[in-house]
Amino acid sequence: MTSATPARPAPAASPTTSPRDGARPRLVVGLALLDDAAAPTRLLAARRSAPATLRGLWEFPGGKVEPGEGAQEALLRECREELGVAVRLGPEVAAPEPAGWELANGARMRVFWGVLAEEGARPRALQDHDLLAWLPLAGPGVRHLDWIPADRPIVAEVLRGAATAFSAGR
Ligand SMILES: Nc1nc2c([nH]c(=O)n2[C@H]2C[C@H](O)[C@@H](COP(=O)(O)OP(=O)(O)OP(=O)(O)O)O2)c(=O)[nH]1
Repeated sequence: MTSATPARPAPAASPTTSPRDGARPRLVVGLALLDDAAAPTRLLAARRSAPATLRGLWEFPGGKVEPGEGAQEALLRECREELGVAVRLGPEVAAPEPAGWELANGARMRVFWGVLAEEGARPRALQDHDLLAWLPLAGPGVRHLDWIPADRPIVAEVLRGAATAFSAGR
């Protein structure tokens, strides 16, 4: 006697291609923006203004990758939308897994180093943030910010790797 084969569930969509339904994890991209590629001294941090659950917490500028978008493409778009600047992206901040850093909601975030593409450009808090801060990499300032909790290990890696961010592997 043959038993009926249970229908297999459809494979889960990849985080980069799942629909924008809010239910599935999406890939998030973040920017570790340094003041200088060769000799960085400061990092840009952004304070969330929304949603209410994240308001007041600090993060890396960025956001969700749209379906069909590449990670770097999405990050450059987010930089234009949120900060009003063009960014030159560098390598990816070393993450524990290729999929990126785990966030609280099961999403993953890939973080890239970057510097401003145009000399004299000034990032502005245009969307999602009410405050931007260029913080010294040396000293306790960056660590003492009230970061989104999932960002803490990323912050540690950014502080560890900033000095060689654009030169490592060359
Ligand atoms: N941008 C950013 N998001 C982060 C960080 N850490 C962290 O847990 N997240 C979370 C917060 C959000 O749940 C999610 C990113 O969503 P978002 O609201 O920034 O995305 P978005 O700009 O595309 O906004 P929306 O179109 O969905 O409104 O990832 C971080 O350092 N930067």
